[in-house]
Amino acid sequence: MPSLEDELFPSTPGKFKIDRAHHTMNRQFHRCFASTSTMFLWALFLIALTASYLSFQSFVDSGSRYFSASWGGIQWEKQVRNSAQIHRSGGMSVLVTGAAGFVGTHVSLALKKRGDGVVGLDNFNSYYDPSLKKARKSMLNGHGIFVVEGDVNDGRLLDKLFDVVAFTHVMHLAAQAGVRYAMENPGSYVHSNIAGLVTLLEACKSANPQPSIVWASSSSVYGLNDKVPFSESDRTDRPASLYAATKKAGEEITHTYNHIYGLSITGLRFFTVYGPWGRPDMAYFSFTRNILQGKPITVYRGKNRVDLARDFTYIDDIVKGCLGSLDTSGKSTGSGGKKKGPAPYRIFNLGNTSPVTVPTLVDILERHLKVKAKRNIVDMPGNGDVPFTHANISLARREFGYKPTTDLQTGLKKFVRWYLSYYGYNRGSKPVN
Ligand SMILES: O=C(O)[C@H]1O[C@H](OP(=O)(O)OP(=O)(O)OC[C@H]2O[C@@H](n3ccc(=O)[nH]c3=O)[C@H](O)[C@@H]2O)[C@H](O)[C@@H](O)[C@H]1O
Repeated sequence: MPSLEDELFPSTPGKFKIDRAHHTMNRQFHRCFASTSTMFLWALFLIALTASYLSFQSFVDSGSRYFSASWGGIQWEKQVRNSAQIHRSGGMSVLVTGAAGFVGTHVSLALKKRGDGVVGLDNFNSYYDPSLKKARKSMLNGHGIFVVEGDVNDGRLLDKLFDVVAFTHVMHLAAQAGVRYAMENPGSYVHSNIAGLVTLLEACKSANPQPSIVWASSSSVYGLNDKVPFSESDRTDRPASLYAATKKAGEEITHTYNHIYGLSITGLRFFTVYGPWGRPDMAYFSFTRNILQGKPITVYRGKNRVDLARDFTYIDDIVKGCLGSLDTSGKSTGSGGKKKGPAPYRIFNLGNTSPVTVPTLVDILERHLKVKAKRNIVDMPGNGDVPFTHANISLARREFGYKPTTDLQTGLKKFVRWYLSYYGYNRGSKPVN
């Protein structure tokens, strides 16, 4: 049996090994040392325990501070209720998540303009310049839309929102976007696109009445599919990026909530959406910035020097698709967290049906900006990109008359006009960004 000394001072070479020759001579000393050491170890243990308790407390505190700082109270509830008020007969009250995002802002405005009630939710994260999100929020405020600052992972906040307003619909657009950023920060995709989605669905399933849900999936779910154009029934089991995989997972997760709880669910596969108030991380936006600043742009090229192509879709067409989906979503059937009958489960492509290559996108930007781009053409790195996308939109056309009307030339002209005015470029004056 090992002695107490052996347990306290295990035979670790070079560290605590005791010279047994001195064992008897130093027995008294050792006993004293052993008991001092025991006390020392206990003290260490207690310090460690206290430290971990304190850090846990501060984690809990900062967590609840993060989640609860900017919501709650009578005034806040009043703002939420006012914003959700419906001003047309047969209108809807919609909770728009990601409302300060690109698509969220445009959809919120369109709903409000036709008389629907809209409450926004956005966490204003810094994936890209939060000042652009704040500017979008100010615009929404100016149209009577209240944007709650909060996270879809905050279940308490979501429950509170459903307590205050019986939302008829949820337009779920909050997400971690971007195909290539998934290699830099994979956790953020799991956090927003999976955990956040489940938290939202949990709140929706328990809400009474349950809302109908329309949410943003992505064209990226087609991954390595090479059958064109992409139809909703095509394979989506070979995603090329973690972003795509989380969106595909979202489609499966929403299916289970539809199946178990009777939630009406519509997933929209957006195809590279662009336009005014867009996302600075996207190619058309960052190319514009660099071209104006005289900086080079990196243009990826596919295998065998084939140009990459995207079915670039203008924001106004996407907004029409979102509203069409909301209008035809059908009702959720559950109540009290229990399914009462089958509810619609739908998935639609929202694309433009006419892919354009990336070099052509640059040509168009050069014409609108009247500046030549410094193109740095490189082979597409293995970063999750797919070589091309092309939507078949016949399903959305049949269901709610979806018909995109803006070609890339026209859409980019509107984008460039917005960009120049937003960032303060005026004819003859010096750029400010
Ligand atoms: O439809 C979607 O589901 C996705 O659309 C969008 O992804 P993508 O289609 O990849 O758009 P985007 O980044 O603008 O790159 C466009 C093209 O430029 C090429 N590209 C890009 C950057 C660069 O520096 N150089 C370059 O050649 C690049 O290789 C690509 O060929 C959304 O960002 C995404 O969130 C998701 O919604």
